[in-house]
Amino acid sequence: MARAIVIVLDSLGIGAAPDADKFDDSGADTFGHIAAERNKSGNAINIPNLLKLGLGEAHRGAVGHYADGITECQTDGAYAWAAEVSSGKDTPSGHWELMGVPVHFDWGYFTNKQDSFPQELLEKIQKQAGTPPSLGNCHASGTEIIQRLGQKHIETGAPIFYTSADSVFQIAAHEQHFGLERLYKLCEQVRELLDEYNIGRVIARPFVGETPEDFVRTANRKDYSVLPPKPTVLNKLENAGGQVIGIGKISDIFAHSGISQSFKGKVLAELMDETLKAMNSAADNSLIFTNLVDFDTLYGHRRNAKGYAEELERFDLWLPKVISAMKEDDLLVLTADHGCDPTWPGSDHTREYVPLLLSGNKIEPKNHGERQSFADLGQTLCRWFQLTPMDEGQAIDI
Ligand SMILES: O=P(O)(O)O[C@H]1O[C@H](CO)[C@@H](O)[C@H]1O
Ligand SMILES: [Mn+2]
Ligand SMILES: [Mn+2]
Repeated sequence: MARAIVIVLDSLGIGAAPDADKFDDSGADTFGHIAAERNKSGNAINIPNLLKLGLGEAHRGAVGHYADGITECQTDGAYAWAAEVSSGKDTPSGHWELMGVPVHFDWGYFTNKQDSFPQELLEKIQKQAGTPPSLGNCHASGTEIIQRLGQKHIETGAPIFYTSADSVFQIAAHEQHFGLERLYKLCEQVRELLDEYNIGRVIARPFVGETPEDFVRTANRKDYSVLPPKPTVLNKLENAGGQVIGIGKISDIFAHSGISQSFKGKVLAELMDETLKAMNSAADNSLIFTNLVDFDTLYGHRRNAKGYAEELERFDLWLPKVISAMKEDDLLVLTADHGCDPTWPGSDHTREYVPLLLSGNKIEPKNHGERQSFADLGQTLCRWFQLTPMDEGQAIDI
């Protein structure tokens, strides 16, 4: 009987998607630009295991050439590159589409760079939560805004509200001065008020430190997502008696729907440890589904190409352990949910192809070419677990 392990390298896009121009992202290429930056320093990016699984080839398929420092290599796995049909380039849309449910409607967005949130909404929040008038109210990078407003937040007790090109409402607050539980409660209140604005996510962004120089965000970030618009592969598998083990922020991204067990883990090492533990204990008919958020949060949004390359190299070192923990009938999938090119202007996600790297004892090495939707993965998983097909997506013929 089958199991599958799906690891999402959050934001590892592999080249501008066919509709990237609509997002001002023509030319974005997260993986290609990271590899190029690394190559400039004199050494090619050192990711032999990812290359063996087809990352270099999938990237070449998507953009038409190898990334700098990468040459043809023997590939053990099946690989493809997939475009996104969902309207947004955000994390929930990407993950839901991977699990067979693209987002066909338009999310609400706070598009104004300054005075981003409606006054009426801010007043309602203030009244319900009993907090002082908020700070921020703009588009911002989360690390920059706490440096700028963290001190004032401590002095006044006012929460910091900000957003981005995504359908998000983010709240930064100090873990001790404001209180972590109080921040979570505030996010829950805001979540309810945002349904009428059609906003995908509220994100709690706690931080610590006493001065702008040492303010730092903690791993106690929490995402409050709406439910996917339809049942996903996760629901289908659970309903058929299977198990879905979410690792990292997977459970939050699916608003806890279709998740049988959830393990948090903070940094890459903890998340991979949890993944290996789950691989050792999960029964047949289990999907182990891991999100590695730091690629996106610590390196993509921070526009740190060198750091991104190093994190990718650290991840690569985990792959031999993952591969040796695989059982005879296991399917391993490495993929991503959107791009976040660290060389691109601004600090937002980028509309890109994502890699679909599939491997296992029973998987023939093969180029499966360009896929029209991330939902092809969901359909492939349905077939793998012998479930009835999803409404969308074409199964990859592995
Ligand atoms: O700059 P930070 O706070 O990391 O925020 C980023 O993280 C959010 C979720 O990916 C994005 O919408 C972007 O705003
Ligand atoms: Mn993401
Ligand atoms: Mn992100």
